[in-house]
Amino acid sequence: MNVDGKEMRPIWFDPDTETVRVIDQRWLPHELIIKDLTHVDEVIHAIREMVVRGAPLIGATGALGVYVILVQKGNRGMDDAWFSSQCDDLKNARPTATNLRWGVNRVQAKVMEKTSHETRIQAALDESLAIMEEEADNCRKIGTHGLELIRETADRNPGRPVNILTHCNAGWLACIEYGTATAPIYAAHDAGIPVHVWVDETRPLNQGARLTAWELGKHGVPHTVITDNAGGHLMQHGRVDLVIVGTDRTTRTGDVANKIGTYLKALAARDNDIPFYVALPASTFDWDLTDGIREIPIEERDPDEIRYVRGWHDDAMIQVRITPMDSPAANHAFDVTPARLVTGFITERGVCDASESAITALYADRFKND
Ligand SMILES: CSC[C@@H](O)[C@@H](O)C(=O)COP(=O)(O)O
Repeated sequence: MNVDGKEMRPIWFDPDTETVRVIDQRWLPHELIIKDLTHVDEVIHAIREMVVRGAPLIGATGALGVYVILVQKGNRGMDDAWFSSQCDDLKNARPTATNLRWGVNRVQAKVMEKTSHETRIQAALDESLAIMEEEADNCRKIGTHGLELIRETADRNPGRPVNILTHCNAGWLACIEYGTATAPIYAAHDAGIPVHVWVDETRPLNQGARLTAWELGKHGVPHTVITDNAGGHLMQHGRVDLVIVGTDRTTRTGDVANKIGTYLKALAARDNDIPFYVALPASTFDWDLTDGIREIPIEERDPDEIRYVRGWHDDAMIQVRITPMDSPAANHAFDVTPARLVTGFITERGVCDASESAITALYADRFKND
């Protein structure tokens, strides 16, 4: 995406220095800081501390992390058990987004097809770069398919923008390009369809207020940041036409894990007859799971993310405490929206209903040999 005249991705491989480079998202929108990831511990730290975040992006970071493991090992030969345990550490950096395991597993399998250290390094790099290009293309296609939903909504409501509510950041910062939930929005805006986005602030780390608002602003998309609890009120007053969110893991039966608070938006959307769409690439489906509420692991993060708020003051990042010193806090990072509350999925292959039969029909080739 274009940031102040420069094409940027949230992660890239710099061939001159042979390093993996990422935008440090903890500093946005105040500063654009680039970080090099040269050791697997730095990759794990980047994923865990949310230097990089968002399901497709942590999948790509995990994939490149396998390359980093091999480069860091140098030419000293590689013990397969050591390699496998390093890959496991990478996969366990965050538990909910299935893309992380998917990305690491895919590169790990390619590496194990090779025998020499050099060919393994090359295989890891080639496969992770291929993943990044595929994910960028998937998001572009999600945009093309989702655009039609927005166009239909615009045609039914001439003379005013289509109001879309989104939660957290499922934009290009969370992916490689375009985003998942934002891809249809960017496509509609670029096609001249008037859109306006309600951006949930997304406590506690404010990915909506900090990242989605920044992205949309850079692209010139009209938007308004709202509190996490405002969506229901806006829906009751006819001010939301569509909800589009991303997901960190979706079962083959259509249950959706996404940033905490997504479920409440889905309930409010159902109560107000507003379509609730989830945008995702194939890498975010967990084909093994059928019961999202029971089976998807929900990350619990440091309660201090709730007790303290970070902001920018006089050119410096500051942190202030908002809870009483002795009040415990619990930081559940995701929730699960059951398939029955989802109107449909916007995927790289098209739009489908949130049912096992529709999902497995869309990805029938995936199930051919099951
Ligand atoms: C395109 S991404 C979909 C999700 O990854 C996104 O909505 C989200 O919940 C991200 O959570 P985060 O905790 O910021 O990694």
